[in-house]
Amino acid sequence: MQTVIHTENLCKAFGDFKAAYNISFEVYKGEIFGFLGANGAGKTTAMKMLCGLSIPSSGKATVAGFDVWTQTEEIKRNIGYMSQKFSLYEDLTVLENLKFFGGIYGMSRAEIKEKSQQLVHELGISQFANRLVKSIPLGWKQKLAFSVAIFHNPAIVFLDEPTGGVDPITRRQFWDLIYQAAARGITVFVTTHYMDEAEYCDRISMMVDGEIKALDTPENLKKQFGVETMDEVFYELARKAQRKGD
Ligand SMILES: Nc1ncnc2c1ncn2[C@@H]1O[C@H](COP(=O)(O)OP(=O)(O)OP(=O)(O)O)[C@@H](O)[C@H]1O
Repeated sequence: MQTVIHTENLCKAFGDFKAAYNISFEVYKGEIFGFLGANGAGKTTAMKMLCGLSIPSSGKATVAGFDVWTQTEEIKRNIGYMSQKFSLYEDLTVLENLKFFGGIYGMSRAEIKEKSQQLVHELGISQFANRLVKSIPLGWKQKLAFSVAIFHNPAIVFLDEPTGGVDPITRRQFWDLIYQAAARGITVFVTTHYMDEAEYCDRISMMVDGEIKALDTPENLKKQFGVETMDEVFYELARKAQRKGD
């Protein structure tokens, strides 16, 4: 198995406060890796370091083979990112968004044109191609945002609570896209508060008060905690948390 994310005792402190502490794990090529934790556990802090957006306080990590201390620009070029808050431009059409993000990722005009047509066709959203993003349904927006995040075929895509606010069926459809990307060899690193989504991941890490307290497949975690569902695993760990979310 090829390692695409490697972290070793990665820490981030704000003054005396250790927001993320001794984070150590490996994520493999094509894996769907769930990054779970209660509000305030430190997920965003850890993810920002892995995306090259924040320099660690101590420890080591490489992402797509690049060092989080010294090669943050290379990391940014080799990853995709999607969050609930920052994704598409609402006042641009679907095709204009693809053109814009394709350009940012350094794709050629011809490549953007070809891949845009292919994408709207594959997603079955040809009817939305020239509509402003703000006018299309949320579930489609999320699927489009994900497709934009992997438009440049990155090694890894980071998804920060990508499916907030949509129903379980739309979430399930979104996950079909995630599976397709993983099958193409794109590694998916995803945070979520939905435990049905946790079940879809290959492995899950659970963060409590800045530390990773459990890491395994959903099946093994349920066995380890002697429970039936990921909800119960999450509850068992999160109820011991000292920190309260913001
Ligand atoms: N720039 C900062 N300065 C000081 N404290 C911070 C800073 N950023 C985050 N923190 C603190 O670090 C802790 C972890 O925050 P973080 O946002 O990483 O949690 P999270 O697990 O992503 O939570 P959520 O699910 O609510 O997004 C919180 O207590 C937060 O207040």
